[in-house]
Formats: sequence, structure tokens, C-alpha cells
Amino acid sequence: MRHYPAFLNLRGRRCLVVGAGEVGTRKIETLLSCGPAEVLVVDTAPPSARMKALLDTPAVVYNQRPFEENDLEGRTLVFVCTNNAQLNATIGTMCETRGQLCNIADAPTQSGFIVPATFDRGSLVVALSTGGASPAVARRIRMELEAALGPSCGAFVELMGRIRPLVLELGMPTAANTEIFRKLAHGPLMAAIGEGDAEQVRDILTQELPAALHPRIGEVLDGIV
Ligand SMILES: C[C@@]1(CC(=O)O)C2=NC(=C\c3[nH]c(c(CCC(=O)O)c3CC(=O)O)Cc3[nH]c(c(CC(=O)O)c3CCC(=O)O)/C=C3\N/C(=C\2)[C@@H](CCC(=O)O)[C@]3(C)CC(=O)O)/[C@H]1CCC(=O)O
Ligand SMILES: NC(=O)c1ccc[n+]([C@@H]2O[C@H](COP(=O)([O-])OP(=O)(O)OC[C@H]3O[C@@H](n4cnc5c(N)ncnc54)[C@H](O)[C@@H]3O)[C@@H](O)[C@H]2O)c1
Repeated sequence: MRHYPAFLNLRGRRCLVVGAGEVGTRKIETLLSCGPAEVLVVDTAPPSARMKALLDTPAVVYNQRPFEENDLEGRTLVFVCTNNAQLNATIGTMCETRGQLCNIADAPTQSGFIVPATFDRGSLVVALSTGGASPAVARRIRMELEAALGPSCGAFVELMGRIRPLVLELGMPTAANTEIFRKLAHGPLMAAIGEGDAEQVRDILTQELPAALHPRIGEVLDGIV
């Protein structure tokens, strides 16, 4: 079985985390970095020190009490991370019956979704998974890719993200847009940004971008090199 890879937009969404131990708190931190409307946290114990630090975030609602089925109401994603395997499985089954996606921390094959190892460079996000076969290997490959990617990737993606709508607005055929973007993506632009060589970056953009965009090169480079 293969999992469907996806990036979720959680803005305005409500999620649930049952069990805010080490694993649950990690999931809550990642959720909060994606700006959901609410993360309801249900745990029978008081918040740990690491969890306490998250309680100031307005989206976090911490309920110290046992889980109730009603907690699932209106939740886009559910994470069950208690150290009670029976409870985790029961909540997982409830979610399956209700058609809700549930991540079960100790039962990857029973889970509606599993969490990849990730890192980011600005809007470039790398997510990888072994499909639950070996989280330790996922961590190793994540660390190797992180070291190999280098710090300029984020600025490169940021610049390309600024250029793209300007090129699309010119209304040229898709094939022409593709040629521009591929040349920029594959050429020496990333290396020039990495070296902080503002003159070379300018030269590349002047060469590859349509003349109509030349007056905007200064503006797209603001804060990049
Ligand atoms: C990516 C990451 C994100 C995150 O969890 O936030 C993540 N695990 C990470 C690390 C990690 N977790 C564990 C170890 C110890 C070594 C080992 O056990 O191998 C290490 C590595 C380490 O620390 O060295 C223990 C562990 N993990 C799971 C179980 C339960 C089980 O398999 O039954 C147990 C055994 C518990 C026990 O022994 O009792 C289950 C899952 N962990 C997953 C994700 C999902 C599949 C990801 C995939 O395979 O690609 C999946 C299936 C479910 C899910 O959580 O969605 C994070 C990367 C951190 C990073 O990048 O640095
Ligand atoms: N997915 C992963 O990456 C991963 C990694 C390590 C461990 N695990 C598994 O995840 C589970 C949790 O691990 P952990 O290290 O976070 O454990 P933990 O002991 O740190 O946390 C468990 C939390 O669940 C809460 N809890 C217990 N019973 C509850 C109940 N009835 N209702 C609500 N909350 C309840 C506890 O108060 C505690 O805060 C374990 O089963 C472990 O095997 C998963």
C-alpha cells in the first residue's frame, strides 16, 4: 500500500490532539506552525513544561479531562498520541467510521495518514516518508538532505515565487512561461544567490526575463541579494 503525498492548507481548520506527551506535543508544534483556527488538546494530565509554552498561542485550547467522542465533531485532522494503545485504537476506529483522517502514533498501518520527516528553507518544504517502515531512516535521510541543500535554496525559491506571477501576468503561452522558468530554475541563478553576487543575479534576470519585466528587477530582488 502506498500513501498519498499531499501538503495541507489548515488555515481556518480545527484539529484535535488526544495525548500531549512527547509525541503529541511535537505534532501540536508542527500544527501551530501552519496557522489552524484551533487545536483542541485533550489530556488527562496537566500540561508538561513544553506544552505549557504553547498555551499562550490563541489557537490552542487545552482540556484536562478524558476524551469524549464529541471532541471529534468538526475536526479536519485528528492525532491520537496517548500511551494507551487500546484508547488510541478505539479513537482510530471511531474516525474511520466517521470518515475522518486520524494519525495514530503507535499504529501506522491503522492510521488514516502518517506524518513525514520535514525541514524547510522558507517556502521550500521537503517532506519524506518511509511509509512507516523506519522512522529512524526517515530522520537520517532528512538530515542528509538538509545538509546537502545549502542555505541559498530558500532565497532562490522566494525570488522565483516573486517572479512567477509577474511573468504569468504577461499572458504569454504556457510553453514560453515554462521555458523561462526552467532556464532560471536550472541555470546559475541559485549559485549566484548563494555567493551573494548581486551583479550576476541582475545579469541573469536581465538575460532571461522578457524586456517588459526589466524595470521590476530591482523590486523583485529586494532583500534577496
Ligand atoms: C517523521 C517523524 C515525524 C513526527 O513524528 O513528528 C516520525 N517519526 C520521527 C522520528 C522517530 N520516531 C521514532 C523513532 C525511534 C526509532 C524507530 O523506532 O525507528 C524516531 C527516530 C529517532 O528519533 O531517531 C519512534 C516511532 N515512530 C513511530 C512509532 C510507532 C510505530 O511504528 O509503531 C515509533 C516507535 C515507538 C516505540 O518504539 O514505542 C511511528 C511513526 N513515526 C512517524 C514519523 C510516522 C512514519 C514516518 C516514516 O516512516 O517516514 C509514523 C509511522 C506515524 C506517525 O507519527 O505519523 C519523526 C522524524 C524526526 C526527524 O525528522 O528528525
Ligand atoms: N509517531 C511517533 O513518532 C512515535 C514516536 C515515539 C513513540 N510513539 C508512540 O506514541 C505514543 C506516545 O508516546 P509519548 O512518548 O508521547 O508518550 P508520553 O507518555 O510522553 O505521552 C502520553 C500522553 O498521553 C496522555 N494520556 C494517557 N492516557 C490518556 C487518556 N486516557 N486520555 C488523554 N490523554 C491520555 C498522558 O497524560 C501523556 O501526556 C506511545 O504509544 C509510543 O509508542 C510514536
